[in-house]
Amino acid sequence: MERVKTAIVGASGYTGQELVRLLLMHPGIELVAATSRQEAGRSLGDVFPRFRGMPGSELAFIGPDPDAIAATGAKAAFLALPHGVAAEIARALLERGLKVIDLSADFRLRDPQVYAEFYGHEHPAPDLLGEAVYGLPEVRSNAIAAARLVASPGCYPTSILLPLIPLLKAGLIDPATIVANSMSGVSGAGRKADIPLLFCECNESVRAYGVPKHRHLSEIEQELSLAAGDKVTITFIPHLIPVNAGIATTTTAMLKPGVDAAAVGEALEKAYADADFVRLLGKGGCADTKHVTRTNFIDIGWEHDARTGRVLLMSAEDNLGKGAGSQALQSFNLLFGLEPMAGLQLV
Ligand SMILES: NC(=O)C1=CN([C@@H]2O[C@H](COP(=O)(O)OP(=O)(O)OC[C@H]3O[C@@H](n4cnc5c(N)ncnc54)[C@H](OP(=O)(O)O)[C@@H]3O)[C@@H](O)[C@H]2O)C=CC1
Ligand SMILES: CC(=O)N[C@@H](CCC(=O)OP(=O)(O)O)C(=O)O
Repeated sequence: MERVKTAIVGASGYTGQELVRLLLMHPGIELVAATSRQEAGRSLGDVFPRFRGMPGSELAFIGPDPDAIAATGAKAAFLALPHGVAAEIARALLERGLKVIDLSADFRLRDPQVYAEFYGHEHPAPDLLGEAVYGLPEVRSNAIAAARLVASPGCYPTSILLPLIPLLKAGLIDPATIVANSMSGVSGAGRKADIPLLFCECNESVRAYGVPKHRHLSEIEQELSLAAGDKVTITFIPHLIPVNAGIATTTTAMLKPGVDAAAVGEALEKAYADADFVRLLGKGGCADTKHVTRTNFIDIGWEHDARTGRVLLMSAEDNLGKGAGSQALQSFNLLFGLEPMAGLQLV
C-alpha cells in the first residue's frame, strides 16, 4: 500500500516531537517534511537523539514555507504551531491542496467573536471556520472523515468533554452545577523559556492558574452546549503539576432529581462500547496518568457521592497524546480511511 506523504509544521516543539515519534512508526505514513525555523538544515536524528537510527530520522528540517512543504508531495499536514500562526499556514496549505489537521486553537470555535473574547485578538481566518471540524473522533468521526480541515481539541477539553458529553446527552446532570478541576504536566505549556515554567519554579509545587476564565472554556462550553442542546456555562480550574506530561481531571455535577446513579455508568458504557481509545474504569475507578502517558488512551472512572447528590468523573490522558498528537493522528486515520488503530497501538 502506498503510504500517505505527510508533513509536520512546527515539528521541533513538544507536540511536534510527539508527532514525529508517532509518524515515524506509522505503517501508512511517509514523513516527507518537518519544519522549524530554528532547526532548519539539521536532521531529525541530530536535533532529537531519541530518533537516531530510526528509518526516516535522516530527514532534515526545513523552514515553514508553504511552497517548500507542498513541493515535497505532502498530501496532508499536521500543524503544531502557536495559535494565530497556524491559521495563516493552514490557509496556504489548503490552497495548495493539502488536508490540514491543526493542533492549535485557531479553528476550534465556530464563532469568531468568542475567539476574539478568549484569545484577545480578531480571528485570523473567520471564512475558514465554517468548514473546520472539531476533531473529537469519539463524537464526530463521520464529519472528520469527510473534512479538509480538522481542528484538534485542546488537551484540557478532551479530558473534560469525553466524560461529560454522554451524561449531558442523556439528561442525567444539571449543567449549571458542573465544576472541572484539572491538573496538567508542564509540557502542556509548550517548549519555551518562561520563568513560571522553570524547574525550580514548578518542581515540588502545585498551583492553580488561569482562573476564572481559561481560554479552553470557550471550546469546552461550545461542545457541552451542543451536547446539552442549550447553553452550558461551567467552572474550570486548571492546575500545573510537576510532571513532564499527563492530565488528570476530576469533574463534578449534581445528578438531576430522580436520576438513579447507575444511569451514569450505563450512559458511559453505551457511548464508549465501541471506542478504541476510551477505557472505562467503572464505578469507583480513579484514573491515573501513569497508565496513559505516551498512549492515545483516555481512562475514565466515576463515583456517586450520595451525601451531596454529586457525580464525580475522574479522567486521565497524556496532554501530548490523547490531548494533542495521537488524537490528531486518530483523526488522520479517519481522514485517509486507514485502520483506526494504525500507528496508535501504544502502551
Ligand atoms: N503542549 C500541549 O500539551 C498541547 C499543545 N497544543 C497546541 O499545539 C500547538 C503546538 O504546541 P506545542 O508543541 O506545545 O508548542 P511548542 O512551543 O513546543 O512548539 C511550537 C512549534 O512551532 C514553531 N513555531 C513557533 N512560532 C512559529 C512561527 N511564527 N512560524 C512558524 N513556526 C513557528 C516552533 O519552531 P521554531 O520556533 O523553530 O520555528 C515549534 O516547532 C499550540 O497551538 C498548542 O497550543 C494542543 C494540545 C496540547
Ligand atoms: C500547562 C499549560 O500551560 N497548558 C496550556 C494548555 C495547552 C493546550 O492544550 O493549549 P492549546 O489550546 O493552545 O492547544 C495552557 O494552560 O495554556
